[in-house]
Amino acid sequence: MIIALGTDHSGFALKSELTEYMESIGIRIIDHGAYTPERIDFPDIARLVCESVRKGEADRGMMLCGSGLGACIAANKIPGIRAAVCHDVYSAHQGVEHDDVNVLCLGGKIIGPWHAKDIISAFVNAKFSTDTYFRQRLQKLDQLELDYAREWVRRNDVP
Ligand SMILES: O=C[C@H](O)[C@H](O)[C@H](O)COP(=O)(O)O
Repeated sequence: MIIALGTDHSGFALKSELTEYMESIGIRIIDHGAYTPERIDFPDIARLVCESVRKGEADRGMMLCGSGLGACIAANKIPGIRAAVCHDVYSAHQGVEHDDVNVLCLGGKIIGPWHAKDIISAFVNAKFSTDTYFRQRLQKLDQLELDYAREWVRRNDVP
């Protein structure tokens, strides 16, 4: 599996601790930074990570920030992205199985590397359900995205 990986300064230390593990379990990483612990805004990194997923360069994405929340909010602004903060193993696999989560978000100030490794393993090994119910529900998520994008275009008078 190819994972587009990114972090802001607050997730930088955790990212550095996770990359070797991820590669050891067969994950190929596309590293979108940050590459140093200098302050950097998570929306800028979320854009790079999520573009990688949208273009199909990466199978899924992984974003880190202090809490995981800012990264998750930013990622979910991008069409086609279903990001989730998962600080437990159950959410990490259930999110993929039921909701086709494609970007895992973790908080570098919340969890340590050992727990994060278990969560990553659950995330990458999970597959979206073949159950029609979940697929139909996903279509409703896509419809929400489309409806509100159309409304935005109307409201902002975009030709
Ligand atoms: O949701 C926001 C993220 O957790 C950021 O990583 C956080 O706000 C950064 O805070 P600080 O600059 O104090 O580490």
